[in-house]
Amino acid sequence: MTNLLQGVSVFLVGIMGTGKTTVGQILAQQLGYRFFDTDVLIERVAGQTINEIFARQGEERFRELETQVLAELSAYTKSVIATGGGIVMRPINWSYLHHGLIVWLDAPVELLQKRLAEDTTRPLLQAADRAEKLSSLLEIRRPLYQQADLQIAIAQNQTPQEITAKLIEQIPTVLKSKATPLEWQ
Ligand SMILES: Nc1ncnc2c1ncn2[C@@H]1O[C@H](COP(=O)(O)OP(=O)(O)O)[C@@H](O)[C@H]1O
Ligand SMILES: O=C(O)C1=C[C@@H](OP(=O)(O)O)[C@@H](O)[C@H](O)C1
Ligand SMILES: [Mg+2]
Repeated sequence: MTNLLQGVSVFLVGIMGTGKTTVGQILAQQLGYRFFDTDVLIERVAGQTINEIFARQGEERFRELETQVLAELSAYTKSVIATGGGIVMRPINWSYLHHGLIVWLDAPVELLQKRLAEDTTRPLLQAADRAEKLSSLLEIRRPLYQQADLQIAIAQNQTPQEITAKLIEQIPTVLKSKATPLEWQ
């Protein structure tokens, strides 16, 4: 399995609740890759939770930290990186994401809403109408997620293991252009 990607890292993108953090850990295990989550690293760098960063320093500061963490991770090979849903918003971040294979986990809003109904850790979702907030974020971000190398559509009741298996199955279809640079090393 390790040879499948020839060391190329995988960046998981997609809106909050699609399962980037959950699927990313399983994928890393199956590929024999390291696993990183940009949100976890941001919290470590800042010494604060995501909620605290948003409340005390604002979203813009969070986005700066996100870019900083992503820049450092982009230098690594053999890694699965679960990103935060908003990482696609800054054009500079794409220059880092393109160091690896970019996979969009795409799930319907109804599913996200169910999963995140009780969530308190995502500051952008602490709105009165979560479904409305998720829909409007998705509307803005969908054209950006569509720029990923691979789209994985997620259906109701699919387990993280099933989603990971589907992702691994799809990798060879998009691998060639991404894997070529490493073959030169
Ligand atoms: N395939 C799945 N089936 C059921 N629940 C899931 C699945 N994937 C993720 N979850 C749950 O949905 C919530 C959001 O998942 P998470 O991995 O944190 O998403 P993201 O990192 O994309 O925001 C978590 O509570 C997680 O346990
Ligand atoms: O969509 C967003 O802008 C955000 C998504 C979150 O990560 P997940 O996508 O892992 O929930 C986290 O980075 C932060 O709350 C902002
Ligand atoms: Mg996450």
